[in-house]
Amino acid sequence: MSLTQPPLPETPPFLAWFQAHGGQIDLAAIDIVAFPAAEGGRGVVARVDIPEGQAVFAVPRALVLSTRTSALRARFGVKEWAAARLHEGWSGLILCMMWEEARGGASEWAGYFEILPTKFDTPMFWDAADLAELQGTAVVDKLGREQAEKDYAEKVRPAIESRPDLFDPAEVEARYSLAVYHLQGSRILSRSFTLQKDADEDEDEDAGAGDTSVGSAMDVEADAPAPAEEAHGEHDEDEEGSEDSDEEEDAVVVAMVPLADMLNARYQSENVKLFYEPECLKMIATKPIKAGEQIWNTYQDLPNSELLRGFGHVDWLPLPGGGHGNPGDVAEMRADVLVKAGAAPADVEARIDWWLEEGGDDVFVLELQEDGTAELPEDLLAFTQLLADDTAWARARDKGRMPKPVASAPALRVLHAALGARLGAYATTLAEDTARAAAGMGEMRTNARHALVVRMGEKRVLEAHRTRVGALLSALEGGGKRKAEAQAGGGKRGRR
Ligand SMILES: C[S@@+](CC[C@H](N)C(=O)[O-])C[C@H]1O[C@@H](n2cnc3c(N)ncnc32)[C@H](O)[C@@H]1O
Repeated sequence: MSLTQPPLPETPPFLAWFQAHGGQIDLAAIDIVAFPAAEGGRGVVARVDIPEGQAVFAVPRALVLSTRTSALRARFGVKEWAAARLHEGWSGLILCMMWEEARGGASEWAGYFEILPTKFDTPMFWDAADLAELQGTAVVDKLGREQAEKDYAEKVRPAIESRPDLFDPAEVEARYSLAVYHLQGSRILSRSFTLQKDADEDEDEDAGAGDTSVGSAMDVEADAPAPAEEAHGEHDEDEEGSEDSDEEEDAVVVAMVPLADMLNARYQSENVKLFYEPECLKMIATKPIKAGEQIWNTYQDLPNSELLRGFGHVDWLPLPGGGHGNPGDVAEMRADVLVKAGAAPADVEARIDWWLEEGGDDVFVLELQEDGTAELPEDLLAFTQLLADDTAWARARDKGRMPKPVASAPALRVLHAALGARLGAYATTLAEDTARAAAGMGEMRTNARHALVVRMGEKRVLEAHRTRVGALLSALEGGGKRKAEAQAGGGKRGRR
């Protein structure tokens, strides 16, 4: 990256706004520039060597945009806000963002809205043909479009129409439409942080429900040097109306943090973190950064399926076992695929109900070791034993304990068939996708390229697991029962 890179046209007005509102930034040390698309596009660069521990900028709390800092909730009425269920999920923050943006220059955040994206490459906005390229992937069932539309129709639109004094009826189509709701939701999904609420904040006004969305990708922790994490990632913008108001979720608020959200991320590249201080949020170097290097945040090293769903990009990096992709890729195996893969026992429903009651999950996450090989997750092995081995099921039920994660021959046969079924759910094979990628991805349309990369990552994980299961089965069938069971290894419970 050249140190003499010209500033982007939007940078000076944004930085002027940021500094005029108390934001601190050393412009001799960092700048906002355009990196190549594969490195995140617009991002933040170090202009000088930055030592570990140095703050690169600070964002005053008043500049953070949330349902707590926007005046809308108080103007709407705190009780009325809760009665309209705007305190649940992200719909309240989306409404605040629509309202603040509609206020134009009168909004505290006018300078911030100028730099927010107006277009997204996330599958939420793909047409049916592009979505078909994602067939078989974990992205398809997680778009959350229907739930977001339900929230808009049932909560947000009625709230807007109930207060013409706040939401100008002449502006509803331009400023408060479903399309604008999706746009603001996508901004939150790809740029928000999860912050802890101030200790002195009044919880009563929400009738105890609090802001319940957690898991936008970057969370912030209290008291430097504890890091703040990003908030995107895990949840759909709708948050299913989150009725869960347990203490942990009540303690956090999802918020937009100007400038902090201009940092890109790449698998295990982070060199700064956001730290929580009483008056401000500070972005602090967690390792020495050389002049000219990009300043990277973390989006939690998500797999490509989640990066694409939440952010609209994928990581394409050299892999330990050769080839390219995202070392953090995973593949999901649903319980119903395992059930269909074997000769399901007559009491299969009882077994599954028992598993769920015991706290087991109905989706298993497969991931690879650092060297690119597969270990079978313990929870997957235990569940498959429950299905495939009557003795293991009887013992588990009688003792009230999950079955041991044993790689028995019946369980391995079910797993092998299930992995085959999972691989068969894609429209193409890994070999075909690999050949397509090798032919050159530069000419491909962005969505098709992203879908190809997501499919390849999942299939790589599935194939490595199928190879592992096949090897264990061969060892068992060759008489090496003990050896195979010992070799199965049992990876830890997978991530979700
Ligand atoms: C939190 S913002 C980061 C700043 C953003 N580039 C901007 O122009 O404001 C997240 C967005 O940046 C882009 N991005 C971040 N990291 C990326 C990467 N490694 N490759 C490609 N795009 C990336 C994606 O568009 C993502 O939705």
